[in-house]
Amino acid sequence: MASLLPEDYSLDRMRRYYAHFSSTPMTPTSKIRTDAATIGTTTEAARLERQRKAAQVAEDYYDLVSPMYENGWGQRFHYTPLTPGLSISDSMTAYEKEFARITGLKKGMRVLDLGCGVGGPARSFAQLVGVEVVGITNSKWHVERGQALTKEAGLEGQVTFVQGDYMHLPFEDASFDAAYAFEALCYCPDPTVVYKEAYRVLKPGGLFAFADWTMTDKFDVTQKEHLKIRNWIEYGNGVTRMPLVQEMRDGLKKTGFEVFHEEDMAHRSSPGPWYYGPAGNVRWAHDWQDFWKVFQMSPLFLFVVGIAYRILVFVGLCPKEALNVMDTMWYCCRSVAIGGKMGIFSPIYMFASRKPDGK
Ligand SMILES: CC(C)=CCC[C@@H](C)[C@H]1CC[C@H]2C3=C(CC[C@]12C)[C@@]1(C)CC[C@H](O)C[C@@H]1CC3
Repeated sequence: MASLLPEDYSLDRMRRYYAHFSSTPMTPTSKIRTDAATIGTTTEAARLERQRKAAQVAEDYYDLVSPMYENGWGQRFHYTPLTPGLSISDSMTAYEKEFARITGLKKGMRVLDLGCGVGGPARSFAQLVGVEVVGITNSKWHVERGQALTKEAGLEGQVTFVQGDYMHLPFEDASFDAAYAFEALCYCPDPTVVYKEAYRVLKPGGLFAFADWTMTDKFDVTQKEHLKIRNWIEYGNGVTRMPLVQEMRDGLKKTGFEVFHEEDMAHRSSPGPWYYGPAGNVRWAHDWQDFWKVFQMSPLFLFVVGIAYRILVFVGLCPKEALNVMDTMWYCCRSVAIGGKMGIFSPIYMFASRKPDGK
């Protein structure tokens, strides 16, 4: 059967991802409301089961969404606080510069990117600061695409990729000057495991910083609505256990890192909130590129595309499983927009820390 789906969105990849969410059957978007109830009330037992397979869930998720992310958002798979007068892309650059400044990245440092995606931030730091970056990702697709984009950017040798698990880093002790992560550690059900690995591969005095997805201190597990949004976030984004800010603080301390900066970068966003994109609110779009990025995340766009897919499925031009991708994108956008507005969620909560000298 001829298919209008790009080759990368193979049926196998879709089936693999949705199988992890067994409470979420392969249903068409017309059942979004039914699914919302099921996903929102996923059981702790089901979450624990997924957490045991967290690396696989994340790999299957990224195999499914990565080409779409790159087409729709660009090479940097992260959110950003807005900077007045700048587009989303330029706000990202300003944010990455600020991240590098706060962290203390310096020219010539050997730096590790934990969960590097296709290497967007790695290439930015190589160009902005002059560091040498090694990126690690568990996705083969990310490594191959990352290498191609790095070659195009003329940064071969300065930015390299390794396929592997950031919970078991394939690097020697004390071999990096710094390690960082952008919206990637949330895929590990216990981020402390990654903190310990980062600590091991850092030289004494080495820097460790990340800006990541977290349920903020406002999140209250006793509130049903809060739990529902957290569960939606997990399903829509391939996360098996959203970490709490307090767990991050405790984990860094327990590992031995000295934290010198903690800040929810969401609070820096101006003139609009960071979540204006996933909210699909084009009001703060700076240019046509912003408009398109944001519009693709709007309920209207997802609804219209959902209808279009249904017609294509009906006439046999598209497999019916494609409708689930639309479901996932719906949760992906709505969950973080609502969580961000409620203040119970941030995707850009930053910590910067140091491994003590002499350790
Ligand atoms: C999931 C994590 C931890 C990080 C990725 C953050 C963002 C880069 C993505 C989150 C939601 C994504 C969506 C898109 C691009 C990448 C994100 C903003 C699309 C706009 C790509 C084009 C599709 O048609 C709609 C997508 C909606 C979600």
